[in-house]
Parts: sequence; C-alpha cells; structure tokens
Amino acid sequence: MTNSSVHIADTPTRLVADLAAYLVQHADEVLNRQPFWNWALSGGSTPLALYDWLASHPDTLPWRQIRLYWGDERHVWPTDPASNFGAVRERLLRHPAIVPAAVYRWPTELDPAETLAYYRQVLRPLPRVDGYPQLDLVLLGMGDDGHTASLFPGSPQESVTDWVAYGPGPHWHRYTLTYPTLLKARQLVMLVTGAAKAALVKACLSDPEAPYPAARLYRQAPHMLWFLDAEAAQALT
Ligand SMILES: O=C(O)[C@H](O)[C@@H](O)[C@H](O)[C@H](O)COP(=O)(O)O
Repeated sequence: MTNSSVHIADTPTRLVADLAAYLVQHADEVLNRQPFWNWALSGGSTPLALYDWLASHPDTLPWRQIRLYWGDERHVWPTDPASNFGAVRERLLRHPAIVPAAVYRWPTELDPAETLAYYRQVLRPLPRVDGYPQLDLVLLGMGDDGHTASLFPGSPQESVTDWVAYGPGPHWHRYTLTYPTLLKARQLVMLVTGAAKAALVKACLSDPEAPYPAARLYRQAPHMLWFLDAEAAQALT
C-alpha cells in the first residue's frame, strides 16, 4: 500500500472537509478536459456528513457540470427512508443552488429487469474502457462485513460481469454497479469512519488474502483513495 492512497483525519468532521477539499481541488483538472464530471455516489450513513457539507457550501463545486449516478441502491421506493437516492435528495438536491447537470437514480419503482435496463442506458453514453462505462469518480463506503456498494461477501452479484447487477442484501434486494464497472472508474474513493471498522480497514490495506469485497476491489485498484478518520485508521499504526 502506498501512503499516497490513504488520507487520515482526526475526526469525521475534519475528514469530510478534507474530502470536500479534494473534490474542489480536482474540479478544474477534470472539467478542463471534459464538459461533465460523472460521479457515482454512495449510500449508507457515512457519506451523509459529506452531503451535508456540500449542501452548506453550495458554491464550492460547479454543480451544472456534475452528473450524479449511484453506485448502488436498495430495492425500495425513492421516497423510502432507506433510499440512497432519497438521502441525497433530502440533503443535497433540495438546495436551490445545487442543480446537477443530471441526476440518474435507479428507478426502483420498475421491475428489476427494467431497472437494470434503464441503468445500462444511462451509463451507455459514458466513455468505455474494455467495453465498460467509465465513471470519473465513485464514492464508496464499507460495511461491517467488508461489503462495498452492494457487493456483499459471497453474494451472486459478486460474480456478475455485466455493467450492473441485482441481488440479495441485508433487509432489501439491491441494485449495484459490478466489480468490472467500479474498477474502470478514473477515481475510487473509499470513505470509512469509526473504530468498529478499524480491523477491516487494516485487513483491506495490508492482507493480500483479505476475503472482503472492499479488499478485492482495492487489490485490483491500488489507486483507490481511502479517506479514514483516526478511529477507522487506528489499527494501521
Ligand atoms: O446502500 C448501502 O448501504 C451502501 O451503498 C453501502 O455500500 C454502504 O456504503 C455501506 O453499507 C456502509 O454503510 P455505512 O456508511 O452506513 O456504515
């Protein structure tokens, strides 16, 4: 592991500000070479503080040149409190100054085959790498079992080679970008906080045999950036 791939901040609040600064710093670099910045957002609770930060600093990013996708989604209504899209809509997209160029939620109100077909369509215009759509930035989290996006240990979606997959997860079935699609992203950013995940973080970053989906992704994408608070990083020192 190169230290350049791990950023540690004392607190979750500082970490979110550092990640936001990273995004602001890279906006010009990306948008000088292309008209839009294609992000896939993460679900879960950890990134909510980032979405809140971005909403409270609406002028720091060129939202009209940012297109939002989601790395995964729960098979719930977009109005359901568990919806990853819903969480972003409540915290970010309600802000009048935040008008992304496009917002591509997973249409979970359709049946799974239609939802997957729709998401393939919205990914289709993106640049291709080895036949897969290339997102510019994918924000990820890691669960207590080492899953990332909705790639759960031993889940059938782990072996899907399509662009997108539908499969089982805790509480709800899930839609997710697949390993090959995630791996084609120009930048993967893994945001992890809390002592409960410290052993997992250590394993993912240092154990070449770590069996977790987050570790499998990192082994194939050593350029992945880990943004960790001190608690999540405590086993690294
Ligand atoms: O839909 C989801 O749940 C997320 O996309 C998932 O991959 C999340 O990032 C992890 O479960 C971590 O969740 P927490 O941030 O809540 O720990």
